[in-house]
Amino acid sequence: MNLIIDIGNTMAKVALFNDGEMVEVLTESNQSLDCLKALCVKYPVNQGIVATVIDLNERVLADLAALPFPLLWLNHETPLPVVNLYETPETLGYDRMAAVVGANEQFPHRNILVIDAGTCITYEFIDSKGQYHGGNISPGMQMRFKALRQFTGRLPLVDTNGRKLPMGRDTETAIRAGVLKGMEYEISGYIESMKHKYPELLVFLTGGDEFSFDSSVKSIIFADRFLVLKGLNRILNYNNGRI
Ligand SMILES: Nc1ncnc2c1ncn2[C@@H]1O[C@H](COP(=O)(O)OP(=O)(O)O)[C@@H](O)[C@H]1O
Ligand SMILES: CC(C)(COP(=O)(O)O)[C@@H](O)C(=O)NCCC(=O)O
Ligand SMILES: [K+]
Repeated sequence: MNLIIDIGNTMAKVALFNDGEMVEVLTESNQSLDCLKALCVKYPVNQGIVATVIDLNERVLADLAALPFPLLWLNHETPLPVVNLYETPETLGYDRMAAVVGANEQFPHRNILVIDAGTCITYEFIDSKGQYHGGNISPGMQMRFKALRQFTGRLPLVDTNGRKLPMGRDTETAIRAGVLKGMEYEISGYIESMKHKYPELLVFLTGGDEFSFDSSVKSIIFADRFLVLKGLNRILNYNNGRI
């Protein structure tokens, strides 16, 4: 079985895959990977992959080093089943690459926009020939809420829970609608503009943040919370025998 570890800026995601099937997934702090030991007792793991977009602390590094099977550390030199046209592959986030690999596995001959709503929102384009062209990075939901408080004198910290109006009627609803509608319009704007160029475009949405869309956009989106983990599993299998 494969152990898959995706360490993001907010959360670490850990999953077990058996022959392409995800059998268990856990979300935990990116400062401690306490679930590892128990998972390795529970499942017969043969190999693992780790992708991180942060510098890991000593404790996490020690836990990973203690794993009793080969571990592939995803980096810009890792062979991939897609072509990477990013001009600076050495600075590309590994979670972004993995999400693209996961989407391309499901639809190898299609043009795909992959949207990952986590700490940041990332937008990736991979074409029907399996070439990754790059994409964009914008602030994620929590970052937007926190930035409004941090960079103003009067705005409170608001979150998604509470009254949702199309247009705010007080400070709290104005901030909530501003953040949520802003993300919704940003995402639907990308989809609409890319669909002009690629009418058959497929759209994947992944990441920890869930939010609502108007139904016309929603109908064409594949929501797959585990796209990065699936992509990492594919990369690990692609590199089978090389670690
Ligand atoms: N169980 C959960 N624990 C923590 N965050 C969660 C959970 N469910 C949803 N979220 C949301 O998911 C976001 C993290 O998404 P994720 O894709 O894991 O980010 P990253 O990959 O950047 O660490 C958090 O900011 C939070 O809003
Ligand atoms: C863009 C990101 C911060 C997104 O991280 P996440 O929201 O998944 O935690 C991460 O992929 C990253 O650090 N990228 C490096 C820069 C780049 O991809 O070009
Ligand atoms: K992201």
